[in-house]
Amino acid sequence: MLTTRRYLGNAKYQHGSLASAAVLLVNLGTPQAPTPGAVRRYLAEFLADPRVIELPRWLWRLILHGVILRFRPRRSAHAYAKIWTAEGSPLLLNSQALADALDARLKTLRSGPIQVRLAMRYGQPAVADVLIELMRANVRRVLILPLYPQYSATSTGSVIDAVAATLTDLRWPPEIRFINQYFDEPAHIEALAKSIEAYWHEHGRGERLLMSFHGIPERYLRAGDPYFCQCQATAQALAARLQLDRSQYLVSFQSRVGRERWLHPYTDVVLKDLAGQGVRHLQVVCPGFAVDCLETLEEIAMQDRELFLGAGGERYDYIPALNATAPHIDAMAELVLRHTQGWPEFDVDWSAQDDAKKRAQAAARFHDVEKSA
Ligand SMILES: C=CC1=C(C)c2cc3[nH]c(cc4nc(cc5[nH]c(cc1n2)c(C)c5CCC(=O)O)C(CCC(=O)O)=C4C)c(C)c3C=C
Ligand SMILES: [Fe+2]
Ligand SMILES: [Fe+2]
Repeated sequence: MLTTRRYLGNAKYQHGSLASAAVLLVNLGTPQAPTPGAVRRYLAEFLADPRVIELPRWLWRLILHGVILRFRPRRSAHAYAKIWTAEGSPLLLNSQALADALDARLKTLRSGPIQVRLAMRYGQPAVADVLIELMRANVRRVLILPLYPQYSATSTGSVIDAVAATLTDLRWPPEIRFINQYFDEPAHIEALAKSIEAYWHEHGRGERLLMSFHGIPERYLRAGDPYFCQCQATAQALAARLQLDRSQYLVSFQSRVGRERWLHPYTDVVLKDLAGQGVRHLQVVCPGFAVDCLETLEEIAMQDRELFLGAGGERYDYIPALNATAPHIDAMAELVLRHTQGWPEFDVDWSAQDDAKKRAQAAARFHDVEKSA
């Protein structure tokens, strides 16, 4: 039987009606609740993504359903329960706070019809749902900003897939731009440096600064994934900005899953080695995580603290992610303005800038963006 494909459209859109633009922040996603059932549903979607696990499908289906989804949900739910808040998952709450703060900031800089929204690659709010809602609200231009400073096919690449899959269902897809990575963006490095300096100012400096990034299988690096190199570039730029020499900081990779070799060195191994070498006071920062989540709050700030202290260390500090802090919003706003050049909604509307201070700020920002472009 022949069927006609039905594309989703917005029949209410009239030529001449006010179109608008949006920035869509996309993060990984998180379970609905810290329970084995909810974690199982989340992991089943996440780990079925062929971008995340590059194995023959039949083999992976066997491992996923035969082993991982039987045991991991209970263990992960236990970890999630330790960091869950009354309002929900830290990843979701921190990402939403970031989106709201960026929305407010962009509205003071630009008076066009723009909005910042949040979507999750796995779970809710789903990328497809948010994009369709935006299309129905006459949004004709969307800048996609995955909350991953370093590109990996497993993270950013998968966000691109989800957006592309949605576009194939739309009658009149909006204009789309992607920010593939911002690992070396000066404003981003500045935000990280300011956050570490503020921490030092308040709590003092440790003997070493460990920069821990989420890992991926080493096989993906050999196949051409730029993630490892971008992590190293972020670490070098940050160390240079903080005037750290090579003996004062280390780079490592956390959160490995399964038996395959992942990017080296492993964070948990490095921590124990440092304690064994006599390092007493260690500070850890996770420059690959835009906001705090399970991997920073539970793995780094709880499990790895126990490891370091258990191996002879005396003081262990986790320096929080940038979250919705002002320097992070500054960096994100600058990134957005640079990537939306030529989109009229993001132009400066001088007539709407009523007070002089606002006008001067907008001009300064516009100038910075022009210089860095
Ligand atoms: C098994 C393969 C995985 C790859 C490859 C991977 C890459 C990757 N992940 C992030 C960011 C996050 N991962 C988070 C949790 C998480 N990651 C994996 C597995 C892989 N990640 C699992 C199974 C989980 C769930 C928790 C668990 O069971 O251990 C999170 C936190 C989510 C939350 O709810 O807080 C983030 C963020 C990146 C950036 C990345 C590639 C570079
Ligand atoms: Fe992960
Ligand atoms: Fe983990």
